[in-house]
Parts: sequence; C-alpha cells; structure tokens
Amino acid sequence: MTESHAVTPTPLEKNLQLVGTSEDALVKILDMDPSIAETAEFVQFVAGDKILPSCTPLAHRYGGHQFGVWASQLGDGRAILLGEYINKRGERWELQLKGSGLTPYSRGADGRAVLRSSIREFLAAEAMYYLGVPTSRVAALITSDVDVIRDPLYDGRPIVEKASVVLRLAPSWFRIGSLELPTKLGEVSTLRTLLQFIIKTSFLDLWSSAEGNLAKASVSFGLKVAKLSYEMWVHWQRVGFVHGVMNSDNISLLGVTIDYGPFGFMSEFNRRYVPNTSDTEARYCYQQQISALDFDLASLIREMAEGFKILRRKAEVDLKLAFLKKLGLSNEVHYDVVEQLLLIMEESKADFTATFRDLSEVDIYKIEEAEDKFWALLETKRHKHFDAFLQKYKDALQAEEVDEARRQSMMQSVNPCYVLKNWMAQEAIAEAEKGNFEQVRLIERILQKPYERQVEAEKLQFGSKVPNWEKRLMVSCSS
Ligand SMILES: Nc1ncnc2c1ncn2[C@@H]1O[C@H](COP(=O)(O)OP(=O)(O)OP(=O)(O)O)[C@@H](O)[C@H]1O
Repeated sequence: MTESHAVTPTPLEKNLQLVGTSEDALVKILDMDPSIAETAEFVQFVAGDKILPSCTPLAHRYGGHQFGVWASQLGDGRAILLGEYINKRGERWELQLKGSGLTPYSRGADGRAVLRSSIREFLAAEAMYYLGVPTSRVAALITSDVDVIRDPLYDGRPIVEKASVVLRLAPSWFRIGSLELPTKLGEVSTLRTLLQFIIKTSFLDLWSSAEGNLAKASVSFGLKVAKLSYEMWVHWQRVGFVHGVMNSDNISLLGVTIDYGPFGFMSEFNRRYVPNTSDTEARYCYQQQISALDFDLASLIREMAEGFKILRRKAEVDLKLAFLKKLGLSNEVHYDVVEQLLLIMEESKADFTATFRDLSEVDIYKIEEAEDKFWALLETKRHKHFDAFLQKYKDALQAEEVDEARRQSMMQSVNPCYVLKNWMAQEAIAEAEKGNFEQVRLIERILQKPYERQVEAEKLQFGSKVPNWEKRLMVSCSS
C-alpha cells in the first residue's frame, strides 16, 4: 500500500460557472494575470478538464483520530493534488482541486463538493488570510448544474445541491493523519520516506541542521509542528474562529488552517461556542481548541515514538542479519551459530575484527592447516567448544547451500581487515606532534580500503595482534 495514488480528476460538466476568484492568490501566488479567470480554459482547468503535461495528479492516503477515536484509513476522498508550483517569490505551493471526483479513498461517497460548502471554504480561507491567520487559500471556485444529494443536517431530509470545485492552495496539504496512518500500520519505510520528504520540502533548515540525520530531524520537526500549530491557535482565538472539527486528519503539519468544514466565527462571546451541530459534547468548542491541539499533537508524538520503537525492532533484526552475513549465512534460523561463536570469542578474548576476517580467509574444511598469520582464529580455536561450533557452522552452510568459495567471498566483503585501533592512531599522533604527518596520511589511505589486505598495512602490523601497551592508553571524552 502506498501513501498516494495517481488519479485523474473527473471533469465537472454542465453549465460551468465561475463563482469567484482570489485575485491576490492568482497574482501573488500563481503569478497569473487576473484576466486569466475570464477564459474558458481556466474554468476547464478548475473543472479538472485540463491537466497540464507537467502534472501527475495524486490522491493522498492519510488516517486520523476523529473525536478522539482512531478512524483508520481516510485519505483524499474528493480532493486531488495537481502538483507543486514554485512562484516568482520562491515560495512552494501545492495546488489541489477539491470536489473533482472519485479517488481510491472516496469510500463509497461521490467525490464531489457542493456549492454551499465550497463557498464557505472560499470565503473563509480568504478572510482568514486577510485577518493574518495562517491558512490554506482558495484561488478559484466554479460550480455546475450537476446535481448531488446531501443531507446537510443528517436529519434524513436530503436535498439536491450543485457540484462545485475549488482550486485551493497550501504550502503543503500534509496533515497529522498523514504520518499517523503509516505509523499505525507499521509501514516503516513509508513513514521514513514521508517524513524525509516533508522535512526536506517544507523545513529544509531543520534537515540541514540535522545534517541529514532523519531521527534528529524528526525530533526538531515534531517541535516545529507543535510550535506552528500553537501559533495558529493563538490566531484562531484572537479572531474568534472555531474550527469545528479538529480531528487529526484536519490539522496541518505546517500550522496552516485547513479543512473549512463546520467552522464558525463566534458572534456573542461564549467560551463554549461550537459551530458544528454534530459536536454534541462541545469537544471542539472555542475554549477547548487548545486541548484538541494537545490531543492531536500528542497523537503525532505518540505515533512517532511508536515509529521509533518499530525502527528499533527493525534495527535488531538487521543486526542479526548483519552478523549472519559476517559468517556467510543469511537465514535467521541459524542465528544460534553466531551466538555460539560470539560466546567463544568473548570467553577467549578473541580479537573481534581479526577473528572474523581470519575465518573469511581460511578454508574451514582444512582449518588444521591454517598458517600462523591467522593468529586470531588459531587463538579462538583453542576454546573447548570451538569444534562443536565449527560443526554447527558447517551444517548451517550446507543447509543454506553456501559453498566454500562463496562463503569466503561473501565474508570478505563484510569483515574488514583493518579498523582504526587506538594504538594505530596514537602512533600517528605521536609522529604528527613531532611535525611528521606521514603516518596520519598513510593510515587514512589504508583505511579507504578496509576490506582489502594491503602490503603496507601488513608491514605496519595493522592486522596483527594489538600491542600490549594499547591497554594502557586512556581515551576520554575530550579525545
Ligand atoms: N463527497 C465525498 N466524497 C468522497 N470523500 C469524501 C466526501 N466527503 C468527505 N469525504 C472524505 O471524508 C473524510 C472526512 O471529510 P472532511 O469533510 O473532513 O474532509 P474534506 O473537507 O473532504 O477534505 P479536506 O480536509 O481536504 O478539506 C475525508 O477523507 C474526505 O476526503
């Protein structure tokens, strides 16, 4: 399952009429001449009948908590993303058509928006912009003579309404629910891709200061989302705006007001004011908007924390696979072979790097003939359980049908000959302090090919037993 689907808008037809445009959005955001709105082509574009060649329309998959309860998969059921536009001012805006027909996330509904709610979204979004409240925008609204049936008060008295489309804009349409869903479903790689995409496209500064480390960037991203959301809330409160349905699928990750549904601007001052008739418990009333945000943000953090746990579990599995690979194996059922060897190595104080490397270069079926240069393995071999391990190891290799040549080449690609031991660095440092940087440069060169035996390195005994004096080397935090 992916987080978005390529879709095609279903063009709206039948007596299309332009209800209104935001000249400001057309000019300042889309770099258009406002007269464009008078052309038939523009109306067709908003109707979903003109997909520019550079567009790949998408419907986004998201989930959300609705009135405190996990609603599972929702998604753009009637909104289609046309693409992004980077304007003259260097701002990135995403264009959506809301009401442009069915998508894979329509869940049995018709994919259409009606004139009533589209006008509300158009006027409110633009009004909020001029009030100085961070918001999505509506560039244009068209309507038609296509009938759709709605039951606006959910009272079993449906009415016929006119299908309409808004061309709406936001710096990003990602919502809290965009991240909640893949996390809930344990889709780690989707979550990673999504997080990375959102942070890189909308918060490049965070990405740069985290030096591309996703976990680090995610923490600052989480804080940023909270900061922007609470800032948005201050604006809402100061102008008396009550969103009406602060479910986590309706809360932007960029702190802009989205989803103009059953919102209302308070008339008489009433902290319990709630515009949404479905909200019988006043969960989203004026006074509670901050608690609603707390809940949605906590859900994001909870989900992200859950995501970290999933990543952690995956890392543990990856580590097992990495160790199996160090022995030329790949099937998890053979992990006890790894464990057995590690135990032997620990008890015999075997050199971690050299033992694995020796094992990758010696023919294990003629291990008795191993030369002295395989000192690490020979030392490990003295352990009383080594023969038992070797037998188990050979059985595992046989079961995985790994022949000796393949085993050796696989192992040699993952078991280094050389790592930077402290004594090596210390010798180079001592020389450097005398003004001779040769050794530093040499080590740097050798360590560029850690998986290859190198004559120079062997001469310097970089693959040999660590000199005793290394044990006395003290390395502190300031090192
Ligand atoms: N007529 C419809 N056809 C298909 N899906 C719909 C329709 N109405 C609502 N949905 C979907 O139901 C969910 C909840 O609807 P809601 O009214 O909160 O969102 P919306 O106003 O459609 O979208 P947005 O949040 O993007 O403004 C969303 O996933 C929405 O896409």
